[in-house]
Amino acid sequence: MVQLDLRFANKFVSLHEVDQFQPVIEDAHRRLHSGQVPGADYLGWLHLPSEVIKSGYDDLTSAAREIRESADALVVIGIGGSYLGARAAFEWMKPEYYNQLPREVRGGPELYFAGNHLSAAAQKDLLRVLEGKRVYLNVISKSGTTTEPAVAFRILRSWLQQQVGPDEAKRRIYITTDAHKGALKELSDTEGYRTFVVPDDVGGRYSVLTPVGLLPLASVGVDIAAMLEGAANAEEKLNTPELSDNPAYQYAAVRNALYRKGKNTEIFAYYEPSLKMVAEWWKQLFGESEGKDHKGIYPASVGYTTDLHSMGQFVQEGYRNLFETVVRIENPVSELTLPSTPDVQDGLEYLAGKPLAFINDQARLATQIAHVDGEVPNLLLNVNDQSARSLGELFYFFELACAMSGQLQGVNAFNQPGVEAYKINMFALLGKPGYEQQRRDLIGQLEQPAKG
Ligand SMILES: O=P(O)(O)OC[C@H]1O[C@](O)(CO)[C@@H](O)[C@@H]1O
Repeated sequence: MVQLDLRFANKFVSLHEVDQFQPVIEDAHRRLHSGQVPGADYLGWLHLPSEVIKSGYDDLTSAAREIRESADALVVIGIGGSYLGARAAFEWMKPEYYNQLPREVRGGPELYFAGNHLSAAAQKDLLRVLEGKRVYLNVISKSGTTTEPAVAFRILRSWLQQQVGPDEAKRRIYITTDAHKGALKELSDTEGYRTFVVPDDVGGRYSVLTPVGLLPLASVGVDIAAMLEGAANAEEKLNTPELSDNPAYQYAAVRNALYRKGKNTEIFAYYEPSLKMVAEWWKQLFGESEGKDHKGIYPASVGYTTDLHSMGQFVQEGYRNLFETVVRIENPVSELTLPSTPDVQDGLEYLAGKPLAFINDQARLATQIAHVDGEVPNLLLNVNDQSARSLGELFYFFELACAMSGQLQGVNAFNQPGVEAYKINMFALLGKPGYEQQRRDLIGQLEQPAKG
């Protein structure tokens, strides 16, 4: 199970400050489990792992097998919660240069992500890479109306149809969307695309253990059964309101105790580059859940030791509103030892024979001590290894911690009304039918002479 080590936070938060959350957590736990919290329509993730295991997912496995056997490349089209979880797990599980490995080594298709931006350059680069390959598409959008994936799908679908004709293109498209509504659902029904469902009661950022994450991951050979088992284990172990037995609730309590002392920016720090997208997933989870009512802890991330040479100065000595949450892999995947080269004067011979993992972990320890000295509280989350099972545990751990943290902050942790503001302006500026008045207002606003 994920372990929370508070030795680098004790200086900043004392035990009684954490313990005072116990009665509130007990009540929030009861309300979470009885569906009496704001946003209660979106609590499907709470027992999702055990329920998915119980109900089975054979149809998903057989679709994944077909993609795995037939595709040279799978393009996952989605944004936010409809892509971050799959990408986080892909990068956690697979080698950094997975797409460049020979197919026999990969055992499945190359994997690309599209529809998570509106950049023509990036989209064109992708089309160039896909040229000549047998391409499958998995379009993922719970609402089925999100602009970025819709734009990418239109471009990739036309491209695929040109390559292989409309009938074969249709066979190579899988849609993951709402069971009943949305433009993507309607399109799937008219075109006859094969579809998977995002459950009604699971919001985007909590959806990695639904077909949203499971289909692409199974298609590249990630052991989704192990990931679900890990998550189900966390679901069971963390189903207790007792703070002393529940590291997810401890994490929620400590970050809120720090927030009340003015630490309003949390930096997710990792020492394995393969955790970069887990940090991005975590940022959406906490950012969209807590950042509302003009409150919230701002979630940021750094990849160390890389970023010690860019952000390290700020973390050590800059504005003191920070705390760090370090996610440490206790047993890293690879063994690599520094060779001995006594005749080369590079000043590194004292490290000869030392595993790189050891050097990296000493860097982690040194940094935590330094940052604590620099008045940055550090929380340490120990994860056993980089297996699918441990990732399943970690996903669930953060989901539960986030839901609890949202209760402690008194926000609805399951909606994201603020995201609409840019969408409305964008639709107005782009001239979407129905947005005529907003367009006139915006243009009027933009034509005002600048003040000052
Ligand atoms: O799956 P959809 O509906 O395309 O949404 C993608 C993402 O966009 C948001 O709705 C924000 O607009 C996120 O909450 C969500 O994860």
